[in-house]
Amino acid sequence: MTDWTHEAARLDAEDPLAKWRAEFLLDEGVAYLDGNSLGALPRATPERLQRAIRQEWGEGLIGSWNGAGWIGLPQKIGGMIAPLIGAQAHEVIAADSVSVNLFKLIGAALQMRPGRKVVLSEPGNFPTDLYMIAGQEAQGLAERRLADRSDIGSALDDDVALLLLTHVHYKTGAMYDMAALTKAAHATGALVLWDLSHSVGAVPVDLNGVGADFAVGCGYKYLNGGPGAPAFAWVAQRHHADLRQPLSGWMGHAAPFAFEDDYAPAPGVSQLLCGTPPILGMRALEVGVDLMARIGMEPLVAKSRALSAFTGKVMAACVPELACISPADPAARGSHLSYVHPHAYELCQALIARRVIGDFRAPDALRLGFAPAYVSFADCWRAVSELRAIIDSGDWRRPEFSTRAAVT
Ligand SMILES: Cc1ncc(COP(=O)(O)O)c(C=O)c1O
Ligand SMILES: Nc1c(O)cccc1C(=O)C[C@H](N)C(=O)O
Repeated sequence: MTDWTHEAARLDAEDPLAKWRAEFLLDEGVAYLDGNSLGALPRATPERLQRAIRQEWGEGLIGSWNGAGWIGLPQKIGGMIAPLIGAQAHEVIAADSVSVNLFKLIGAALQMRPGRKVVLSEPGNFPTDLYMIAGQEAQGLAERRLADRSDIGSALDDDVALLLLTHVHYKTGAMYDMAALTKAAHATGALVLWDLSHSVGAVPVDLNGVGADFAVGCGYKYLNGGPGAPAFAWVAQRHHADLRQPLSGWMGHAAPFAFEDDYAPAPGVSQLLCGTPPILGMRALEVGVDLMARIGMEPLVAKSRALSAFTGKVMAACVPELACISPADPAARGSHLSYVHPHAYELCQALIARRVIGDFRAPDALRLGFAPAYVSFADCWRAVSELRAIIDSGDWRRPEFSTRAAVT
């Protein structure tokens, strides 16, 4: 029988990213496999926030908009995210939430394709993506069309203004072929908006390489920006001149401090700002993005694939009653694996009680995420061995494990 403890230790000893775990404040007793939902806390963040609060806010007061560079943080952090997604620095801005950025870019795309109203997506996409299309539909601006993953190509026709897809599926981890779908959409005259929430910081993304139009992504998952961190939005340079987004707030004005009555959009992605940026959230995001940029996408992707391949193999060998719904090929999936089981919720709670943190996605999926900057092979083996013990002991049947929490 394979000695998985030994094998995990061997892989950890050879792991070139192992040293980066010390850059996070993670309790050694916790195996944190939920960084795809909320990334871990970078060691440098508390001190950076202290400085932002005490010096920049407390001492610098309003002067810090200029003096500490607060006003330029959305563009600065956008520029730091750019190399992680194959973008140019001036094409990315950190702002608002993914949901709000989706609304802005769906609106922008519809205005660029007059005469077309259909926004095409897939059933089972992350709900906010579908709800944001519905929000435009309720105003009579869009028509929502859903097609299964394998039928996207045939659902593209000349009524489609925008194809909106999540690159890595939040539940299954399945990853779209971004280049092929972007090409297929463009062939029918549609624009493409990619939701990179489960991609950025974990899988290779080359937005300009594939010629995509728009993208949004999350700051609090693999970018480790903290709960409710600002998200980001990307617009290909070639669309900057025609960009008109519907949330025309004063911070996206060409001259916000001219206080004019009439709206005039700022050039480029600066127009995507709406209200005042949340500076403390920006400062925390800056630390998280800086860490990812220093590690570099290539080693992050390699480690992510190695972790999920190892876990997939060990789970299949040791806990065969859990059925994996993620693609078998590491290159065809993101950085998490999902397993279905009729008692997935209880299994997940029992795991958390043993300080192995994954999550549950209704109705029956146990999701294990592998944030490559800080997850170890030992963490992965621990998740599998604890699951085996939980099932063998019947521990998951304890009544407290079936009580549903508000947030899962
Ligand atoms: C694919 C995807 N899109 C969007 C969101 C929501 O982003 P936000 O909470 O920033 O609106 C999430 C997760 O929360 C997600 O997984
Ligand atoms: N944003 C979240 C939150 O505020 C609470 C709980 C979970 C989340 C999430 O990020 C969910 C996540 N997008 C997912 O893939 O399931």
